Amino acid sequence: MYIYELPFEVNKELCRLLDNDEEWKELAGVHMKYSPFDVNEIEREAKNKLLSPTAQLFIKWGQLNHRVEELFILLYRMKHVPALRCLVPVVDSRFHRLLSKHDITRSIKSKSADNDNVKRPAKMEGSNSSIPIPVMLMQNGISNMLPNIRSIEGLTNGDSSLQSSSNNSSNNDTKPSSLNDELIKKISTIPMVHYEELKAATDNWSESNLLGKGGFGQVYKGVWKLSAVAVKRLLNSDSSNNRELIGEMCLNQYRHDNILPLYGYSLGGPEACLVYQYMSGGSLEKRLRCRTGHPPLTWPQRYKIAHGVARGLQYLHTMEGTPLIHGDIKPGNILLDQCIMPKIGDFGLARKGPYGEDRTHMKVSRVHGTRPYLPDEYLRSHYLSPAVDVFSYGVVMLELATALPVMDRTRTVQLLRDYIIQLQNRPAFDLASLEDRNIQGTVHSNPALCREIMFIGLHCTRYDRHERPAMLHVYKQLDSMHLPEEYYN
Ligand SMILES: Nc1ncnc2c1ncn2[C@@H]1O[C@H](COP(=O)(O)OP(=O)(O)OP(=O)(O)O)[C@@H](O)[C@H]1O
Repeated sequence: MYIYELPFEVNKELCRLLDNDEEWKELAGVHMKYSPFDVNEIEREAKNKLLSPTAQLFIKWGQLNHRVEELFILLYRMKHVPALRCLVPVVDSRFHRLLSKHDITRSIKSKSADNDNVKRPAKMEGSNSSIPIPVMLMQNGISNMLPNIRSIEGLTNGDSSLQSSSNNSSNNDTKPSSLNDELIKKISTIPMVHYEELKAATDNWSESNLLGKGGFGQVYKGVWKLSAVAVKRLLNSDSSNNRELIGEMCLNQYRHDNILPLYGYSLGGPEACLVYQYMSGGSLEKRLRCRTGHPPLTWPQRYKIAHGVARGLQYLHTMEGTPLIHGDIKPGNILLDQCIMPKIGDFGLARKGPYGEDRTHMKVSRVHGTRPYLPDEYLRSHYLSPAVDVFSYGVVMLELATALPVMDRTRTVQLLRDYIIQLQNRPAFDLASLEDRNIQGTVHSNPALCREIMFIGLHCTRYDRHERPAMLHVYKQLDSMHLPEEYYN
């Protein structure tokens, strides 16, 4: 794997670790052999781009087609155990012994040196940049995978003590930190799939299997490993944009009933692909526009969608430590299974939210997403917080109840939310008069629930983000409605 293919989460965690105490400078200057001038340039460029300096270093070094195994060895020389642990899921298992060696050394040292004054407790004590690559790696032929390592150090010697320590790795009882444990588990749950398998699964990208096209590529129906799947074939896979996109899509690994599962990804072929669970009910967008040949959604189905999406979002927003903000909640990204159970898809714009209890929002350099679903504070001031998703959810609720277009240039007030608020100001205006025309006046009509859902929509789309409810609150509100039995099936 090349440096530029590092999964987003791994890259991010490495940046966090190496930005700390400016450890990236040691990596760049001592181990990657960049000159002080180059190091300053990297720092300057990172500042200009509002990027982590480690990320900028990886971009520069990655341009030389360096591989993650090379980075692993440099971090080994730095004795940076947390960073090594972070890379464990993406390097060949033969390299893991290097980490064991450090862990053993650390546990021995920490037992014998009670008074050790360790500046960076997570990192190995001391630093010896001249530790050679162990002979076992050279014997195992890994040197072939690392074309640049020999030129970095001109290695010829092995280190037999290292080899024997490594062989004792089973005695190592030092446990990785829980953070990295978790990270490793999460990343390893997304399997890499061969492009050829996906080509076969979709009958050579047959037009008859095309489910739709979005901004990032085409989506095909397929059968992979005996399961129905939807394969997203990404456009311009060679651009760094898509690599980032894939990384961000890895955030989809959060498992929940209301989150569309990502089954796998493929990076080796002509286009990068993402493999999702196939959702036979199509997107909410298509269902609201009655573009699928299915009958209009009933109120029990609409309730199920409102309830399920609220449940999925509150799960993301209440992630321990850092909420996850989806950033692009809209009917096109809400997919329905055969039972109309909604699942939130498309994590291409998902972001880790503000960290820590004292931080309610963060300022971002660029706004992404779909304009009619985004609140003013994000569009104008670039304030990103879970309240952005709450606003988008509110707009979706207004669409769910009315099936009116979210943006209509023929209306005097184009945005649906503003249009409804304008109507609401009229005397004796009843929100239920906006109920989806496809069910209004039929046996499926439910004016009372229509009003409730629209009230929730209006509450969630309040101008002041502090006045919007938390998704947990919305979920509870929906959950506590007294509805007939059929609504809960
Ligand atoms: N897992 C899936 N199961 C069934 N259909 C899907 C699945 N994922 C996407 N689709 C269909 O494929 C179409 C294109 O999806 P895609 O996510 O690429 O675009 P979008 O969300 O509509 O737009 P954009 O990505 O530009 O926001 C959608 O209309 C959706 O109906």
